[in-house]
Amino acid sequence: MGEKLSIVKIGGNVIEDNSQLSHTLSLFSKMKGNKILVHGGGKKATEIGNKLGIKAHMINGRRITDSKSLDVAIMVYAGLVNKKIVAQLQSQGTNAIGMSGADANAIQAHKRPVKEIDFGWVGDVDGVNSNGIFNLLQAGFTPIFCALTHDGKGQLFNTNADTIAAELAIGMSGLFETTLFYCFEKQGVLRSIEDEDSVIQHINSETYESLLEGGIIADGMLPKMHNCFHALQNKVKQVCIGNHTMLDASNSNFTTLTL
Ligand SMILES: Nc1ncnc2c1ncn2[C@@H]1O[C@H](COP(=O)(O)OP(=O)(O)O)[C@@H](O)[C@H]1O
Ligand SMILES: CC(=O)N[C@@H](CCC(=O)OP(=O)(O)O)C(=O)O
Repeated sequence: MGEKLSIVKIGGNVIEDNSQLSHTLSLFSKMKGNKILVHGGGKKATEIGNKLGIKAHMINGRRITDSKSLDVAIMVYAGLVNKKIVAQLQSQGTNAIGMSGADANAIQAHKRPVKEIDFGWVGDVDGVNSNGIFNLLQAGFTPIFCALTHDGKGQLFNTNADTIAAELAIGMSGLFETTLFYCFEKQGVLRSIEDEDSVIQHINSETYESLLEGGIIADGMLPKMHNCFHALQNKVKQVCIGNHTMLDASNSNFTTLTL
């Protein structure tokens, strides 16, 4: 298994900022070798939903996806956001192909069981069609995934984009030496959230525990780091967290995570 694969996830704040998005996509275009992009778009879904009179309903910062919000998610993630990214990448010479988890049966999921909270049409991932995705890569396509999965019986689900990136990385690790990049608006995991110069260069399972205990990792970084270690425990070679400049091979100022 000599071949390498890079999976890059871009978050909501990168998507909202046109200049950051186009810089990110041009750096992604220049990356060598097999690559896959995963994008979120939660903020855009909230904005478009508001315009349609479909208000986002959040509990503890997480979206509750009723039938109308699922329609908004499908329109915004698989349509507006995905196609704009695909078109920009095509203009930069990358043969991008837009994907949801239903396309090519790429990501299978089931509806999250109701416990304390009913998240609605949110999917928990069961598996990835790694051979199908491998065939797309071999044919010269660069898959661009939005945050949707399906159950194979006609039902689409909203699935967090960080989770999609981690599950794709895990699924593809049987075929490639896979590195997962989480791009967001900060330079990396910061020791002090206000100080962009406080990037923690390397985190492993031990230092992760102490960062958690010290409350250094909070808010959206909590599930992101959980996804990172879940990926590393399932054969993903390396995970990197940083801003878009991390995709430039000459930059090394970001956070690298290993077991
Ligand atoms: N130690 C930390 N270093 C960097 N960011 C942190 C840290 N702790 C909490 N965060 C917060 O985590 C957020 C990233 O999570 P999230 O908003 O879910 O990312 P994304 O934009 O990829 O969806 C950052 O915007 C930041 O406010
Ligand atoms: C179930 C769930 O959390 N779905 C996310 C999918 C979009 C996403 O992950 O977008 P960001 O990466 O921009 O946050 C949501 O609807 O907000």
